[in-house]
Amino acid sequence: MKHIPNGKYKPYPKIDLPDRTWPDNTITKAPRWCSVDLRDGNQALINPMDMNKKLELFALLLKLGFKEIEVGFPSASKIEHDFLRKLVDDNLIPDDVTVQVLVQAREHLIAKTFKALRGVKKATVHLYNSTSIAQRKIVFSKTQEEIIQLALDGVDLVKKYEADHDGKIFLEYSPESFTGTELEFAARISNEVTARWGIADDRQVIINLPATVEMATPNIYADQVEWMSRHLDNRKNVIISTHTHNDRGTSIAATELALLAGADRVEGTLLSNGERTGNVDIITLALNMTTQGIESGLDFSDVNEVVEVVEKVTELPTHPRHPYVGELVYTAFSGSHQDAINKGLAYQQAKEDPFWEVPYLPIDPADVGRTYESIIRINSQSGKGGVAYILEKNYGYQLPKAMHPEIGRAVQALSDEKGRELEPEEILQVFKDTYFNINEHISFKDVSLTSDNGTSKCVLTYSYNGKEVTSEGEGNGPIDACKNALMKEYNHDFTIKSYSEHSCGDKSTAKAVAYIEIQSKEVLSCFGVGADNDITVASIKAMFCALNRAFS
Ligand SMILES: CC(=O)SCCNC(=O)CCNC(=O)[C@H](O)C(C)(C)COP(=O)(O)OP(=O)(O)OC[C@H]1O[C@@H](n2cnc3c(N)ncnc32)[C@H](O)[C@@H]1OP(=O)(O)O
Ligand SMILES: CC(C)C(=O)C(=O)O
Repeated sequence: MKHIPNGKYKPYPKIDLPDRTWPDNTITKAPRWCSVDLRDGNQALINPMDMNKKLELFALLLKLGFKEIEVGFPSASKIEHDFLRKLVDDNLIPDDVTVQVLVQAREHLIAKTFKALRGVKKATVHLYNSTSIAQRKIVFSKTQEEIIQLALDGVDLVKKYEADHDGKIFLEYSPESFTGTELEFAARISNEVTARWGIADDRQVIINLPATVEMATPNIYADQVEWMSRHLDNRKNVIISTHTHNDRGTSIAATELALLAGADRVEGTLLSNGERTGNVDIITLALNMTTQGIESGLDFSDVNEVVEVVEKVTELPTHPRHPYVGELVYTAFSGSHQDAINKGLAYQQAKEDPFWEVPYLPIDPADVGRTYESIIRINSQSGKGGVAYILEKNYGYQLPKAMHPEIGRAVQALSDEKGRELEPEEILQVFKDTYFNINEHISFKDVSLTSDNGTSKCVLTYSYNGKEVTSEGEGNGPIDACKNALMKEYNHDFTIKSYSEHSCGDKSTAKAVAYIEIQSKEVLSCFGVGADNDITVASIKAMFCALNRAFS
């Protein structure tokens, strides 16, 4: 292992908050959501979005129900400016939506920002400056007082331009790199900012506490948020916002714990696009709430559409195991999972109350616009339940349970041989090869049936060891009659152990399918399958199939 010098990395200090309350809290309602896809997401892309892509993403965000959308950094570049102008000039911002713009505490940038905001009815101006120990020392070479002054100069400038703006301006302030900032300093600068802004009941301020870099375990972030919540002046008029990045892979947990700790608002992106490892994924957060019975306020009933648009505008692929939306997240390959899902879906369908109780599926795929079709896929890790599921869901065959082990083995033998996933058509082929048109030593030709006072009579024609035979029989039903006719010539004694049937296909193409299990001295159990337009003929075919399989 590569030697890492002692002291190169240090543990993040714990927060002194012995009476923390967040561990005992629960999330009971959704936060205010703010999408930063068009800003933090966009600034992290290899190819930042062009106008059309921005417009398409903006339309999607509106459709999903976002009421706060950070539309960019309008003073940064022409396209950022032009996009905001397009939204305003083409009247694309609904009245209930607040657009948000990011800007540094520099006069020429703030001036440009307000120019771009002309005509916006409601906007949040998001002012940020880094407050962390490292950035104060390395990037700004400024003391704490000088950094506070930088922020206050920014606030003064926003107020100056606000006065001339025809529309409502909200202030958001981010002590950027909050997770690298001493808490006392983060609270002090935030309180000076809100006071300078003139915080009041009708002049609330968003204080955003970014995990610009995720530096510690999520409980630390929760402690920091709860600590800030206790130390921010005029707390009732401060909206505490989170903005987590995913450097340690725990941005979801950090955000959820921060909500327990008192955060009111969440900034994030769809599918986690954003600087480095990305911003927190709002889809996951929202659907986590859905699975707890909490109304998220966002509409993710068609995640495929979201993935399609986000992949197009970001030019980034989605991981197949991405929570809730990945290609494979509603798919089970392994036998015991398939078995439990199969039983769970049947149980869910049969019961009256809506409480979702399907093992291994934390959410109903249908609630996010995913179908059941791909839930179970077959490879060498799969079991009989999965094979039965595919045959039923894709082709309508409802195999009796006792038949599952045999077809399961046949399919597994093929997947072992191929060493890859099997397509449903290949599974169907195994089923057909195993049970259909098996005419080894005996084959069915024709039957005519009559019924008299509860007694069935038949004339059965079949070929047996190459010779055509016609014989008559009687019984307490058509199959019994046919069996009795058969036994006049056939030299294997057998009994019928089980029988089931169903129709398969829609009205116009429906066929009857029958499954017959026979038993004899030599053979404990052997299944045959038959399909025909006529249910009786399907049953007789199934019996012949079973005989061929048992005695050939
Ligand atoms: C954590 C985040 O994601 S923050 C958002 C970051 N997003 C972006 O940077 C994308 C958009 N940014 C840009 O296009 C450009 O950086 C611009 C247009 C904003 C500024 O461009 P420029 O002035 O040419 O360059 P640059 O960003 O390198 O400026 C750095 C200067 O700004 C200062 N600065 C950086 N942040 C701030 C701030 N929040 N407030 C005031 N000054 C700041 C730096 O100290 C540095 O000062 P110096 O020139 O005296 O050393
Ligand atoms: C501007 C701020 C909120 C930011 O993007 C960050 O800290 O990651």
